[in-house]
Amino acid sequence: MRVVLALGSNLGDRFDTLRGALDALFEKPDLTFVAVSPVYETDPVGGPEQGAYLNAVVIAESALEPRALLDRAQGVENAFGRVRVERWGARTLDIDLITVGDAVMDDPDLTLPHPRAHERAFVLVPWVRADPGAVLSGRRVADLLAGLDQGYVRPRPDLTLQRPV
Ligand SMILES: Nc1ncnc2c1ncn2[C@@H]1O[C@H](COP(=O)(O)OP(=O)(O)OP(=O)(O)O)[C@@H](O)[C@H]1O
Ligand SMILES: Nc1nc2c(c(=O)[nH]1)N=C(CO)CN2
Repeated sequence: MRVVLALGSNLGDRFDTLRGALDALFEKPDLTFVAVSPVYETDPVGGPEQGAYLNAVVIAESALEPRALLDRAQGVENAFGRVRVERWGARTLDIDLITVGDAVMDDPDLTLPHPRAHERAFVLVPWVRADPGAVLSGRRVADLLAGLDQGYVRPRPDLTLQRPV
């Protein structure tokens, strides 16, 4: 199944964190790297006043169940010392599952597709760069983006994530 993950960091050495998280996600062979987006610097959306984020999207192939993928993502978040202070507050690393194949679920600890992805240019802009044909709940991501403000999502061509080794 195709898996789309969104990475964000707005505390500490943000790029170093994204780089380390990407490597850690693919440490085991049950997740196969497909593509990674460019890195974007984005103004924070929602939550308290906080610093700008670096955001990127990673695409993978995996046979893991959605819940196992969430465990993997949360394990990597914890390994990078994420401190959860308040909802939507600053964090060293946030990894969201955006889609897992065609899975649709609405459990308290896992909602798929991610319930806010469709309105988040900081997810959709990198996603469409990693996969120009991307589709979210039957709608082309490129079309979803046409209705969103993207001005706060700025490319950082000086920061490039490499395919994990
Ligand atoms: N698709 C999903 N991806 C990641 N976490 C999810 C998803 N659906 C539900 N969750 C749950 O959301 C909980 C809170 O996540 P988190 O604290 O990262 O929220 P947030 O990043 O502040 O906000 P947002 O959910 O809007 O991105 C996680 O513990 C997880 O169980
Ligand atoms: N720009 C930006 N804003 C956010 C982000 C994020 O990754 N980037 N993540 C949030 C909670 O997941 C809330 N707000």
